[in-house]
Amino acid sequence: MEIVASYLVSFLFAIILAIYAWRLLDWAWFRPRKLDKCLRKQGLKGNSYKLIFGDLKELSKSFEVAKSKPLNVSDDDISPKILPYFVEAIKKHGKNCFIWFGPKPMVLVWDSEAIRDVLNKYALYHKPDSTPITKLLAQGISSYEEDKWAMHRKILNPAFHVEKIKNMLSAVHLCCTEMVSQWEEAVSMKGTSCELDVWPYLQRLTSDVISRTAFGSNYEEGRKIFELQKEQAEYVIEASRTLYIRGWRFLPTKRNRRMKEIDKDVQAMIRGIIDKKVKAMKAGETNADDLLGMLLESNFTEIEQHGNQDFGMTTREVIEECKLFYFAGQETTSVLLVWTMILLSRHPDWQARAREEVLQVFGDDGTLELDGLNRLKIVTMIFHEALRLYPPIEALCRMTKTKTKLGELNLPAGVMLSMPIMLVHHDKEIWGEDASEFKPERFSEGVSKATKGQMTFFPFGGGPRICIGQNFAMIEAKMALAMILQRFTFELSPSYTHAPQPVITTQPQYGAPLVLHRL
Ligand code: HEM
Repeated sequence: MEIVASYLVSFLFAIILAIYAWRLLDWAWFRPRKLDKCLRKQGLKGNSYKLIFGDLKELSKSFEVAKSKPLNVSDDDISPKILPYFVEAIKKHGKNCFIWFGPKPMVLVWDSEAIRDVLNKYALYHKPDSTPITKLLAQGISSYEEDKWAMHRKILNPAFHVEKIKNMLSAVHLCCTEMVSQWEEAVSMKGTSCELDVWPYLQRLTSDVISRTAFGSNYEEGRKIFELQKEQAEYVIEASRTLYIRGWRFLPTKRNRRMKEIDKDVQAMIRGIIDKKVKAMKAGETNADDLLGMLLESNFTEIEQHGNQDFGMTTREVIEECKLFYFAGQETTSVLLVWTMILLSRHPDWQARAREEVLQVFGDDGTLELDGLNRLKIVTMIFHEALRLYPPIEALCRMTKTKTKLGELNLPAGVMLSMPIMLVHHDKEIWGEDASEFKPERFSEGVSKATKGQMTFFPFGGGPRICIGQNFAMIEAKMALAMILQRFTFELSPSYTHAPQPVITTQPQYGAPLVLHRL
């Protein structure tokens, strides 16, 4: 009897082992081979599949090479530095190509109609699954799909309405005042000019803006939370360069442990702020005038209207949304500001035109109200051109869930699609021979005239999942730039090295040392 039982256990064990071995083999070899055949049959080209790694080793090498070579200061053709492997793949295989992201193929999508289609049909094209490590960083709306995404978007939308953002202007103004005062102090210590690396200041500014606007009076705690999240982000960047196997990116154990510790601390801190806020709101002691308050208010309304808790967010979900505000809104906006300042340093004529406009609308001091910010036409053109040449997010990614028809292509499930914002924004066939030159006049009659209604300019994404914070970001950036222009002229320092690099967003590798002159 015992012998039979032991045979049975061994037999079951062998079957389980065989199933896992088959799954592994299918994931690492058979499935990629099938996808490869299917894509090639439709005219797409790419390198032959290499077991498990695909093109990842070459990809990582090309990033290292690109990182080691700064550009000429006047070179705005930055795609080879930001998406080096994509640029090489296009040179080798043409625009209709794919890249092996490990065992998954990633097809480049260039055509304006196809990009619109992918971004609009959000139920067909999902975001690729987050890895457990990026999940620790932040989940929230940007990682949800279908009904859950729709429910969260409905609850979040009111908090980002322009009228609500108007209430946050004084908080943004306060943060900008702090920053320009520090610059004024630095200049006055040296006389009338000084050299300053503005990059860390702009990062601090956008971090403070999010802390203040998200957490209102609890912003000091918010700042601590975001500092911890910044540390986490550094580990995630490290992990993103390693191989991803079935749900895991590999990080040294010590780092993994630290990520989990931070996650626990951050959750406890946000939970504390939420509890305080809910108590104060219930007691009528505070208005819902910060992002968290508005989000909680909108959540209560939704639950009350349906009389059902399932139509609202849980506290855990609210925590995730708060974490996401920081990741989605901080670095993206500081990157927009830093490249705009670098471009204006190199183009003093546009800097002068922008200043003239700011002084005309606001004078050299005074309150910067929303109406005035909305009237800044030259400044808006400059920001659009900076977003075109230096999009903070270089590419969007989606994945087919089932067999899907995209234009002429029949795509099987499990194919990744990359919409390379940076490459489309620099495409000569779309923008002309001067595509990589700074010419804000392209946007003199607005975005839809500049793009002829095509999906060729999409720094904030598009379709129903378009960036929820785009108005917030543009208002913040306009306020900051207007206050800088009111007080200083600026130029590149001789020590500036032009080296845009992709670190989740497009960042200046060696900072942005500028020479500031007090006006
Ligand atoms: C210049 C600044 C910004 C840029 C260039 C930018 C860019 C983007 C892009 C390209 C997407 C779409 C991602 C995709 O479809 O895969 C996105 C989504 C998102 N952004 Fe922004 N963003 C900026 C500022 C902000 C700010 C300030 C916030 C919030 C405070 C924010 C919150 C979000 C959220 C929550 C999503 C996800 C929306 C959804 O999935 O429904 N962003 N952003």
